Amino acid sequence: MSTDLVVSDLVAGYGDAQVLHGVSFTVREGEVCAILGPNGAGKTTLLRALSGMVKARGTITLGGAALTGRPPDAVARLGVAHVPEGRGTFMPLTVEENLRLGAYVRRGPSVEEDLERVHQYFPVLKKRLKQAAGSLSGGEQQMLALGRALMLRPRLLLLDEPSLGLAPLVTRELFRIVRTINEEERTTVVVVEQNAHLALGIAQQAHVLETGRIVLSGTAAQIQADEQVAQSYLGYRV
Ligand SMILES: Nc1ncnc2c1ncn2[C@@H]1O[C@H](COP(=O)(O)OP(=O)(O)OP(=O)(O)O)[C@@H](O)[C@H]1O
Repeated sequence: MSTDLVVSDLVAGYGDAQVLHGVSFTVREGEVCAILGPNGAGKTTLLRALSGMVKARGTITLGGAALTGRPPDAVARLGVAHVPEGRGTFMPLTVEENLRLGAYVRRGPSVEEDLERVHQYFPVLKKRLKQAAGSLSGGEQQMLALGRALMLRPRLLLLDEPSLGLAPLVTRELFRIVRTINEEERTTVVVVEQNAHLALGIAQQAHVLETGRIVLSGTAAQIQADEQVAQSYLGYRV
């Protein structure tokens, strides 16, 4: 069955404050979709709504299964892994404990296999299995957060600002690994990222969100060539 993500007329916010005002888009199975936009546009809220962390109206379906209205653990069980801004790793726990936690919603004999798979993507984590997550470098922590998400065997991976606070070299390596994961596992990816160059470099399509509405959509190449986007998010004129 197709695992297309279909988001339709999504409305979400916090208490009385509505942040998303009817967001609609589709991501085809196995594609990478970049969400760009200024601070406060609602990008993080969009990812939270997709993973059930923020209540939303409208409809979200993944491979035909409705995600809307389900709590985060039920959404995770349907194959959605969310790597939040700030990574969400458990600092006092070891790298291995963090990784095993990633598989908590789908216990089974394959956990050891999945650990091996994560080690292949992130050899540095294998060397640090018994180390507390809090003692890792920022880049290693982001790798751990991604590795933990992979332990879920996600069909849909939601990444919120993976480059935040990381050196350019580390960020490029992370994006290279995300692209490899996407290609090898056919995992659909929605990535929110301030570094539009990097995000558009791995995405097939992109949307620009402003004050809770999509104001521009297109292929990554179209968005990259848009003068307004170039000035606002890419730092140059087309
Ligand atoms: N937990 C919360 N409670 C109340 N309001 C919130 C909460 N989180 C975010 N907001 C508000 O929702 C709006 C959108 O925030 P959001 O974090 O989704 O934007 P963003 O596009 O991800 O911004 P940034 O790029 O700065 O991370 C902002 O006005 C923000 O203040």
